[in-house]
Amino acid sequence: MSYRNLEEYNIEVTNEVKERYSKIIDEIGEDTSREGLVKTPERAAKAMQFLTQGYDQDPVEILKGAMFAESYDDMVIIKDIELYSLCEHHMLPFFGKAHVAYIPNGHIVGLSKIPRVVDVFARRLQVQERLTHDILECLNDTLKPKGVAVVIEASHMCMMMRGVQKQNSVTTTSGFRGQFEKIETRNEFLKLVSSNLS
Ligand SMILES: Nc1nc2c(ncn2[C@@H]2O[C@H](COP(=O)(O)OP(=O)(O)OP(=O)(O)O)[C@@H](O)[C@H]2O)c(=O)[nH]1
Ligand SMILES: [Zn+2]
Repeated sequence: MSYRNLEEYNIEVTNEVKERYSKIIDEIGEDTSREGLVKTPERAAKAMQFLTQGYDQDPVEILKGAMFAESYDDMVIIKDIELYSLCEHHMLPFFGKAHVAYIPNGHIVGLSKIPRVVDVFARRLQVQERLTHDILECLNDTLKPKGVAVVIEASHMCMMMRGVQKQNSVTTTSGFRGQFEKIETRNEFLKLVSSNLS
């Protein structure tokens, strides 16, 4: 599934959301008619559609479109996949990295499809825990691998710009299925993720 470009935004949604952003800008005491802000409601409406485009995308279709029979049955790790999501409590960004691994079971998947699946689930209103499990369960159910592991490290703007205002805290979430539930396999994955050699 390709990323949306401006021509693909739904005009009705854009107009509805635009009206609401205009009201918000007005309510915070700004002048919606000043030059810099005239197009802002429309831009913000499009940005919000971009950041939530994951609702319109099917991760199973993405994976199934690039599964290849292959007998490789060792660990495949894609690490440092950058992600940007929106926390569902404040609708502020949280961002960081996902590390994903799976052990094939007769099929491998096109490598780029893993970051695409991360994006599909990240581009929704999320909590980091559910995002982690959404990716994990989708890969587990679709690839039916011998094992799958997902680790996400992220910083939450709602904890940085406002609220508790902690600039350096990082939240780590993880999920393991199949062979990654065994401590040796999990440790091998975590070692490779933290190494610069993998
Ligand atoms: N578990 C979890 N919590 C999150 C995530 N993103 C934001 N939160 C938290 O959601 C909570 C919402 O708590 P509330 O007390 O309802 O909201 P609040 O008054 O704005 O809380 P503060 O952020 O502490 O000011 C906060 O503790 C946020 O840190 C996430 O991905 N996972
Ligand atoms: Zn938040």
